[in-house]
Amino acid sequence: MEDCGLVVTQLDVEPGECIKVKGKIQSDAKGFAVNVGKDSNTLMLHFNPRFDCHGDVNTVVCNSKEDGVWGEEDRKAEFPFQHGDKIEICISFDETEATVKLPEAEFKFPNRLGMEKIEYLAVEGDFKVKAIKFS
Ligand SMILES: CCCO[C@@H]1O[C@H](CO)[C@@H](O[C@@H]2O[C@H](CO)[C@H](O)[C@H](OCc3cn(Cc4ccccc4)nn3)[C@H]2O)[C@H](O)[C@H]1NC(C)=O
Repeated sequence: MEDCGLVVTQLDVEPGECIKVKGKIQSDAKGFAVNVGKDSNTLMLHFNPRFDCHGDVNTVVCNSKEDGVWGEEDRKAEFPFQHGDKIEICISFDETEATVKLPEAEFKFPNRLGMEKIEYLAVEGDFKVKAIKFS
């Protein structure tokens, strides 16, 4: 059973506020994911950089999940990650979209579920969380 990584619940992150996740991508990372939403079955955003997994190589896959069912995947053109990188991922949202800000890239993903707050954060896979900040 995949040991799940960091999970934070009972959050109350509102539009315009930022979730900053600081950590290190493992040197042999196959992939990692940052999930935000209401709970594990209801995700505004599953942000999933894949180095080499599920048949994808160096591809950022984004998706939503509603009542435990994945939505339509959105594969991004940029892949601003390297093995061993120490990065800070900043996630914010408004009524129309979620934004993922990185040092050299920014990704947008539609707020398909019209979520008005983020209560749940989970980080999975080959990413070692150092710190989390809310601002
Ligand atoms: C071509 C027909 C099959 O399509 C494939 O269907 C797979 C199963 O749905 C898709 O993979 C799933 O994509 C989802 C997003 O749309 C999620 O990424 C599913 O993974 C969930 C998950 C997280 N974790 C924890 C984790 C996360 C990161 C690294 C290590 C463990 N374990 N499973 C992942 O299994 C996969 O993205 C999809 N590929 C394509 C090209 O569409």
